[in-house]
Amino acid sequence: MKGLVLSRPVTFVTGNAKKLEEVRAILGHSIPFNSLKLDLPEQQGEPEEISREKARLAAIQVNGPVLVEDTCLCFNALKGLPGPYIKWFLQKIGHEGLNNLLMAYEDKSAYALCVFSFALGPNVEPVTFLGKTLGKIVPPRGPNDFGWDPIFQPDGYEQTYAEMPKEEKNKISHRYKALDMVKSHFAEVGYKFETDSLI
Ligand SMILES: O=c1[nH]c(=O)c2ncn([C@@H]3O[C@H](COP(=O)(O)OP(=O)(O)OP(=O)(O)O)[C@@H](O)[C@H]3O)c2[nH]1
Ligand SMILES: [Mg+2]
Repeated sequence: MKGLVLSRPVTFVTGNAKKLEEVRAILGHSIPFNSLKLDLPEQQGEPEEISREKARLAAIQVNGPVLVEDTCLCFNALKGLPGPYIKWFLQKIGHEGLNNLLMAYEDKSAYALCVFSFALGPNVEPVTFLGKTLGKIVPPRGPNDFGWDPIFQPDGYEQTYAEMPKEEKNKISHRYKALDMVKSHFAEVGYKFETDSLI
């Protein structure tokens, strides 16, 4: 539906300040959005469905256009686990424990997967956008200010996500790739915003 006018800016719903920081840096003013700190229930299941369900719940609470995101860290030797459960694995066993999960395996390869979902409003089926960055799990290196960044070394880089300058991560990350798809979708549909309130 070309040129659909949105009466309200999009609300990016997340409880994670570091995610919000990166989304702001990556989106800039390309899509006017506000942010809302809601810790939405985390479903179980496949990443796309988890993200879609988050968007459905967020759209009901916001009663307007919402954007949500769910991030997975997937170890190939573990057939994709911890995947969407990385948050709890990180909380319980930390960087060392995550490395130990792969102790018995030669294969330390992993990928970071980001799934954004956008819903125009409640009871409107969300659309999802995936971004994936391949890499490997390494003993922690770099500042410990965002989750599992210190143990993820993207392919083609000698640095972990944590060691690299933010601007560099925001050019190659799972989040950047997924947001690039979101931006293309918004451009394609040609959403118009009545208000130009930017975050
Ligand atoms: O080192 C990291 N680099 C990243 O780029 C990154 N993106 C997410 N995460 C962490 O991985 C889990 C995903 O869970 P998650 O997607 O449900 O996030 P969340 O619950 O914190 O926020 P939200 O669900 O309210 O948006 C949470 O522990 C996040 O802190 C990251 N860690
Ligand atoms: Mg969450």
